Amino acid sequence: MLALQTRGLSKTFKVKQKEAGLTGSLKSLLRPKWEEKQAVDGIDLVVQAGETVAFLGPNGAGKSTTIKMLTGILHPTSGSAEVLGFTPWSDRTRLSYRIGAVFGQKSQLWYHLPPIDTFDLISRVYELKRNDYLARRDELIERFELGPYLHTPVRKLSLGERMRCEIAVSFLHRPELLFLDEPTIGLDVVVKQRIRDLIRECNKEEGTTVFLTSHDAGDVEELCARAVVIHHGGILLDAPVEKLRRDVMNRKTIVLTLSVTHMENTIPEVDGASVISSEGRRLKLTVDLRKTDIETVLSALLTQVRLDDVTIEDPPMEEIIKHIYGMSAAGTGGELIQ
Ligand SMILES: Nc1ncnc2c1ncn2[C@@H]1O[C@H](COP(=O)(O)OP(=O)(O)OP(=O)(O)O)[C@@H](O)[C@H]1O
Repeated sequence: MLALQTRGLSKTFKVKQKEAGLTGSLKSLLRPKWEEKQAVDGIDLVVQAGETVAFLGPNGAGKSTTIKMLTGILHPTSGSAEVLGFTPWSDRTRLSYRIGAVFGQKSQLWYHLPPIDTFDLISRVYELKRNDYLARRDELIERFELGPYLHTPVRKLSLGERMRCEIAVSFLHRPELLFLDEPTIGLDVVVKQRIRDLIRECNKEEGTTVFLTSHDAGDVEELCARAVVIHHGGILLDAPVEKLRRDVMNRKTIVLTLSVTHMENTIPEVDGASVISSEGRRLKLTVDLRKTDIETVLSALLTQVRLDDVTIEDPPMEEIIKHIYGMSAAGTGGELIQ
């Protein structure tokens, strides 16, 4: 079954150009100059029900504009889209009963009220039957472990606690398709992991289709089976995440803080890992995951150095996309780009 399908979906914005200063403002008022900005350029996409899709691209690639069209907030300039059988911009209200949306940078929780009140209000917005609502709410409270802060005003919650509430609330009306825009932005590693586990669980148990944008490679690797990369408004790559992991996301960075008791000037040597910087006690290594794995590298390191701290980082999404873009420009990405 189809969750969504687009054909030649495009959006052009008309942007008023204004020269600097007062004269520029007057000129723009009397004789405005308009420039066209192609934000989305002919996207053809098919997503099946139950899929987990990462919709990726550098800043300004057109991700949010596409999501706004798919949720019915914006009309396209040309092309068509069908989401759960509806044309989003003409059937926005009916569609809203069947989809959910979480924006990491915007909240749907009432800021001065406790989350429990938002659950109540949202249940009325979606016209849920009282008994069904209460059973679903309690199930989500348990699954997302919201008990300790259900009655605390949202403004007093930490970012991680708030995001758990945001995502739980978005599942209240059992959406078939969930749009997640940067759901883990600004969260620490532990909370990020918990949020990913919960979304994955909902996808597995309830079959919710997930359409996610994120600049965090960890979100993509752990949550999604398929990656669609856009650039300059058009699709650059559509491939399984597994393939992306093998061909592009095949490096991680290990940052070590060596213990003060560590002997100076000893740089550890480990197969498959190489030191990329060394500043005082801080050492950065890049690990080639095609040759080894993180556990093996850490074990080997611990036989050579004493550590105060270790962090493991994914390469920035911008770097991964640049790599894909480079492969496509050089014509070496044929295998990868389907
Ligand atoms: N309302 C608007 N008016 C004019 N231009 C716009 C508008 N909304 C977006 N744009 C432009 O369209 C392009 C795509 O923007 P969009 O927000 O979709 O990108 P994005 O991929 O979501 O980026 P980011 O990762 O930074 O959020 C950008 O160049 C942006 O400046």
